[in-house]
Amino acid sequence: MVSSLLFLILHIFILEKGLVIKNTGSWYLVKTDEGKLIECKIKGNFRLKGIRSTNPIAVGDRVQINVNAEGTAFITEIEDRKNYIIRRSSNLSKQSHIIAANLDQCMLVVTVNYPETSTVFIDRFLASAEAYRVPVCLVFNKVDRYTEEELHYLDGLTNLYTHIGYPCYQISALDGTGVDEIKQALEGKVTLFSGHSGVGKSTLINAILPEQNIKTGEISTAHNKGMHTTTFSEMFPVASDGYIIDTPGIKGFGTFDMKDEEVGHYFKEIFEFSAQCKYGNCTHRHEPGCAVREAVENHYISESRYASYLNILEDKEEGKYRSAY
Ligand SMILES: Nc1nc2c(ncn2[C@@H]2O[C@H](COP(=O)(O)OP(=O)(O)OP(=O)(O)O)[C@@H](O)[C@H]2O)c(=O)[nH]1
Ligand SMILES: [Zn+2]
Repeated sequence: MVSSLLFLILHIFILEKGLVIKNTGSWYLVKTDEGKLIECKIKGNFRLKGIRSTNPIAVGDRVQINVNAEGTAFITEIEDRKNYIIRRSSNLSKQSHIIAANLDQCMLVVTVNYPETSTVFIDRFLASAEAYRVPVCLVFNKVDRYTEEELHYLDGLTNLYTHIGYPCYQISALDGTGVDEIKQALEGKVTLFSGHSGVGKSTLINAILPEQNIKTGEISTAHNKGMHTTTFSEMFPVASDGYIIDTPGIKGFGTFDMKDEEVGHYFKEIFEFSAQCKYGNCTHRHEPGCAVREAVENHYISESRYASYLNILEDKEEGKYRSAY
């Protein structure tokens, strides 16, 4: 009698919903909708169709958890993701690591100089973000250091990308110029920061989260050497239930395969004009009746964007595109 009662009590559990904010390997830290932090393990099969991932659940996932009377908690269900970014564990294996799920946006930190971020790099990043359906803002950092000429070029880039549909910010993480606008843009959103080494990501994130002092770059390189599968992401809270995702050692999005005629889908303005190309599978290189090339000639599409587009196509042919990401 007593034992069967005990059995009953042990099997009473509470169902809660929450957000995975940290992944430490075998444990996941879940912030419940009531605001509690609960360490959970996984129960059940969460394999995604078509992906063999080393971690079935990632930071940013919305999950349902069972908390039983012993205080142990299990993740039992995962909600459909609106997007996620992955990285292959190695070139040879088909295994992937899900870095983060349900991103609202990505802030790509770039610099006109010190170090220079090329438009090819920016455009490749934007194209892969489009493929992953993650909106991107461009954060031009180090405005305090630029010459007049560099500032002029910066304004040109800002015009170009704003016009295409990517919000741009001109900031100095060092002296604080524009940082408040970044903070505002982070409110209530889940945001991933990316960018070349040395552009000032850590400086910016530390300016936003002074109490956290996460020093993203430095930790990542030490932590990540040759251990591709043990990169654990973490989310740091910002205003209005927003989060910054720190992904140690991850500089870009995962690889993705696409056909030649698909590359243009990931350049918003090229895609727009391509509707008027004579051939449906136009790659906008030498085909007759190409509306995209005409738009480049008439300066409706910028030459630098078109050059980046061709750059991706050429790299694909040489098989380099995959390794670049
Ligand atoms: N002049 C100037 N220097 C900056 C600014 N932001 C960062 N820096 C400097 O740029 C250098 C690199 O900054 P980090 O924040 O470490 O760059 P990071 O992007 O995190 O680089 P990794 O850690 O390699 O990924 C440091 O010396 C910073 O002090 C800025 O707005 N203006
Ligand atoms: Zn065309």
